[in-house]
Amino acid sequence: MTRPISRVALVAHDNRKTDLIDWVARHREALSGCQLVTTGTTGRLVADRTGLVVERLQSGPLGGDQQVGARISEGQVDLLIFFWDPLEPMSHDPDIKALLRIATLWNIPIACNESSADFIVNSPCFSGYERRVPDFGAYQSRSVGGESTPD
Ligand SMILES: O=C(CO)COP(=O)(O)O
Repeated sequence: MTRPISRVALVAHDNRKTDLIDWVARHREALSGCQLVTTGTTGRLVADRTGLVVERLQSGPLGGDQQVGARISEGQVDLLIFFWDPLEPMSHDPDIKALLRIATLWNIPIACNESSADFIVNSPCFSGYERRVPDFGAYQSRSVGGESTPD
C-alpha cells in the first residue's frame, strides 16, 4: 500500500518556533494544499502568523506529541516536520523520543531542520510522492489509513 503526501504534522519547540513559522510562510503555497495537524502552541502561532488552517492538538508537554504519534499509527499523517530543540532538555523527552520512533517505524518522511524540510517540499516528487506504508504482518490487526489489513 502507498500514500501520496497530503497530511502534514507541524511541531516545534519554543526555541525553534520562529524557524518553523518562517519555513511555513516560505512554503505557504505548497502547504495550503495539505491538511495540517499541529501541537497546541505551534498550531496557534502558525495559524496566527500565516493564516493557514490547522488542526490543533494538545500542547507537547500535555500530550500533543503522543497525539501526533497516534495519528501516525492510525495512518493519518504523511509527513512530519518536527523542529525539536537540540540544546534544551524537555520535561516530556520520552514523548518526543516516542514520536520520532513511531514516525520512523511507519516510514514517515521526517524533517527536523530547515534544510531537510526544504529538501522535502522542494522535491519534484513532493506532490506525487507515494510513500510505502509498511506491512507489519501479524502485528497489524486493524485498519490503517482507511484500508483493512489482515490479522
Ligand atoms: O513540545 C512540543 C513538541 O515536543 C510542542 O508543543 P507546543 O506546540 O504546544 O509548543
